[in-house]
Amino acid sequence: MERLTERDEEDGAPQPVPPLLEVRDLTLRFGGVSALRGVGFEVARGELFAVIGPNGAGKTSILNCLNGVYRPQRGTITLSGQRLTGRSPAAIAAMGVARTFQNLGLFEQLTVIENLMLGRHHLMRTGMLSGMVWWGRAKREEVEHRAAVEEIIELLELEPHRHTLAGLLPYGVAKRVELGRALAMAPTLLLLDEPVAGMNVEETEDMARYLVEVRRELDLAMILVEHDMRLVMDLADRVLALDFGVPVATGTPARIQRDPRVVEAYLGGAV
Ligand SMILES: Nc1ncnc2c1ncn2[C@@H]1O[C@H](COP(=O)(O)OP(=O)(O)OP(=O)(O)O)[C@@H](O)[C@H]1O
Repeated sequence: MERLTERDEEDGAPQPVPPLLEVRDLTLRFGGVSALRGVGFEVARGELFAVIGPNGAGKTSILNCLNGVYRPQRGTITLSGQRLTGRSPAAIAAMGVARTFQNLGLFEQLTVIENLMLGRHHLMRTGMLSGMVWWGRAKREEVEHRAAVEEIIELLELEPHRHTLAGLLPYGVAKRVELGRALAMAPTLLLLDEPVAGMNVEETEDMARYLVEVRRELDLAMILVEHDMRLVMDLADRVLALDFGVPVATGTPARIQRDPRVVEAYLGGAV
């Protein structure tokens, strides 16, 4: 990717916009198993980028490298020019990377609002103790966080469920609350790990609609890992196809669907 030079700035020449996320030569091994080999891609601001591939292709491993849970043996990941590789998951979350999980990760004994407020946790400046001392500031902060959470409730149409315990929610709604909790972190990059896994057709269509709304209303990029090819092809701007940890092709959904290597490897002419 071209970089701005001082001369460009002086000349006032049109400047290329650097990507939000740059992944270079990612290599991850578990003992003798190569989960990722030389994976590289870029994601632009506001882009919805999908990663596809058969079971074990390395899709979740990419997300785990991006959020710092796995440490790749080789390669670099940068977000807005800042290196993510080598940082802890908490530090990466604080830099604006949020994630939803394949299996629900909600606190079942807490209400929907409480789960969403937890998403704001790393943005809260006032701790418990200082909160007692600086009561006014803590109160103001809480009001701000509640307002941010209310916006998410409205966006994802969670009003009827706000005081329901997460453990009592229907599956499709619980997945939406999980999306909401990730959004509550005000991320610049949202990682979606199989957001429609286990959903019926109606729940899948609902989730697709909410993802479209999120894109329209919020300024963030998304990386979508998903087996549902229709969802991927309908929503993604670009798609990376992986096979055995190796990138096979990257391109628009239309191009990926026509790519003979991709069709051969995973789509089997199904789309
Ligand atoms: N923590 C781990 N320990 C050992 N091996 C792992 C670990 N995580 C992933 N792997 C291996 O790395 C490879 C890629 O796994 P990964 O879960 O990233 O694939 P995936 O494309 O997400 O698969 P699925 O579609 O089934 O979720 C697999 O061979 C897997 O067994």
